[in-house]
Amino acid sequence: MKMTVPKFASMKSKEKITMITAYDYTQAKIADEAGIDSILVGDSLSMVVQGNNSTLPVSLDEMIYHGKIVKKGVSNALLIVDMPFMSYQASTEKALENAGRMMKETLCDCVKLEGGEEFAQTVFKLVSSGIPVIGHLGLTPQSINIFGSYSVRAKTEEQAQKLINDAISLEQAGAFAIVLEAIPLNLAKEITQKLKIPTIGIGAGLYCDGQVLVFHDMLGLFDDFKPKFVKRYASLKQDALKGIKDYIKEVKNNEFPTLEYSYE
Ligand SMILES: Nc1nc(=O)c2c([nH]1)NC[C@@H]1CN(c3ccc(C(=O)N[C@@H](CCC(=O)O)C(=O)O)cc3)CN21
Ligand SMILES: CC(C)C(=O)C(=O)O
Ligand SMILES: [Mg+2]
Repeated sequence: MKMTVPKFASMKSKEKITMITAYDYTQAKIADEAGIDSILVGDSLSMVVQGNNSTLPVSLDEMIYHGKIVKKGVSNALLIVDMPFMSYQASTEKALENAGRMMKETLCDCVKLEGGEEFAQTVFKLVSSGIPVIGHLGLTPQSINIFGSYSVRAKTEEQAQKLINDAISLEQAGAFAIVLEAIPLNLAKEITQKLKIPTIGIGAGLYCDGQVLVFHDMLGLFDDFKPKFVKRYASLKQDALKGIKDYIKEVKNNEFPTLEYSYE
């Protein structure tokens, strides 16, 4: 059954919501077949696919390209695409134009963007225009140059209060869910209790309405860094290394290909 935005939103306090990132057809197909509720084409692809050291370089055209190829692998999951850095910040009009392109060209179900109260007008405009929006608060990687590091956010009472206000603003503006990244678990709990829309945590503890992880992190493909919140459910890089090393050895030793793999 195809997941829709209203169905996703109504899962709050009934059933935990699952989300994973995917960046291409094959990854999306695996996640969808596994029964995931939602798939995010994250701008983290700047780091795990393109090899950049932040999410800033990825362009709108590149996000649209990945949105399109992921869409082909999705049958049931809700498909979310991240709006990349500078595709929605300049003005509400620019945001609408670019989110509109994202929806029309990828046929995704909704978009996600980073930021709080300052983006409430933008969220309102998108939602009124028929574009469902997920918010993203806490560690917002597109602001890395303001903060200087990927550390846990909102550790002071004042910062926590601002985050609560931001979450309420996004809900009032019409966002149907909010991703909470790298914040103390009790702050995430308070926000989750205060909001009627679901919270999706990543490094935000055990009291959120759902959970998201990066595909490459949770399957052990990407080991450039390992934040505390990442749990590894597989060791794909180790498996791939072993497979490729065995292949090299067999070709060098004339053990592959054998007749079995040859045409008459
Ligand atoms: N592969 C990947 N996974 C991600 O989760 C992810 C990306 N890329 N790119 C965009 C952002 C960047 N993210 C990050 C990156 C590093 C930490 C990290 O090292 N955190 C420290 C925090 C220490 C502290 O403040 O106490 C940690 O050790 O967990 C966290 C989130 C999350 N996002
Ligand atoms: C980590 C998730 C929430 C994200 O925004 C991304 O993958 O870009
Ligand atoms: Mg992102």
